[in-house]
Amino acid sequence: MQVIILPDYNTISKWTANYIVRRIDLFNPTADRPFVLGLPTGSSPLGTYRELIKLHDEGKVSFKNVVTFNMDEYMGLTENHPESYKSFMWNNFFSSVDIPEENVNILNGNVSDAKKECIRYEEKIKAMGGIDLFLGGIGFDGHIAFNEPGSSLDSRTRVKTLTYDTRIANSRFFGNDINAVPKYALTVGVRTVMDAREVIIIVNGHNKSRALKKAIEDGVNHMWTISALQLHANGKIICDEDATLDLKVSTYKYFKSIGKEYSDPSCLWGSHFDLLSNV
Ligand SMILES: N[C@@H]1[C@@H](O)[C@H](O)[C@@H](COP(=O)(O)O)O[C@@H]1O
Repeated sequence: MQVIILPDYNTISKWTANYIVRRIDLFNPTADRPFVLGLPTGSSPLGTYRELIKLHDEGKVSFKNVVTFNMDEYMGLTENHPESYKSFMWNNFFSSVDIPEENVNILNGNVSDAKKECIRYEEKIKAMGGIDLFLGGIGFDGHIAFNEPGSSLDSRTRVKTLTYDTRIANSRFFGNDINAVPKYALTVGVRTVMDAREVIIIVNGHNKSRALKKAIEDGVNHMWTISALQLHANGKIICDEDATLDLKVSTYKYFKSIGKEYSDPSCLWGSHFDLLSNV
């Protein structure tokens, strides 16, 4: 796993957006051979979406031949509820870029047969040839997508019950009313994320520092589902200084020194990029 420690959230956002653009550029996607991108919601990727929109407006990237799969969706919210993940994605990203609507895949949290919907999603990912790059964030308890503590590290898309902690954390989007936060969600599994050819996880802020420690310094453990990234052949954590607060000084210094060359987003357009791909 690579851990790239950047000064702040803004740099994370610029870095990650440039990285995704560079990947799409190198892939050279066509309508018959699209780039398949896995995407998250939450506050962590918001800056990256803003930067991607900027790069799109500057003509540096097109999403015409990009197919996306979102990580998760609440159950029971209407599609156009302002806090559905479908609304989040269209409001914060898709509406501002040239992605065709039919290239966007988001789980439907309002189907009568949720199990069938989850199977459909997994099959569609498979039919697209798998995910080239899965971008993600994590919860305070180290969950990826909605793979709450105790989720099987071999899990696939399914219904999950949200923990009290997650509902409290997400109640900030629901007028701080925990009762307004859905109790269930459809989510890709840990295995679904780990099957992607590349995984990039954004970790920012001191309130994620314990989760970052568990992800990097402790062993692979289902109570911190992000730790499964240790088993991925091409996984990266892009974090800011604040998120490193709980790391051992030796861990911090190690990753800081080894990742020094990659800390400036301009490195993504130089010869360092190939090295950056070697984990
Ligand atoms: N299902 C989402 C996750 O995909 C996200 O990573 C997490 C953290 O969100 P934030 O980035 O707002 O801290 O929130 C939710 O639980």
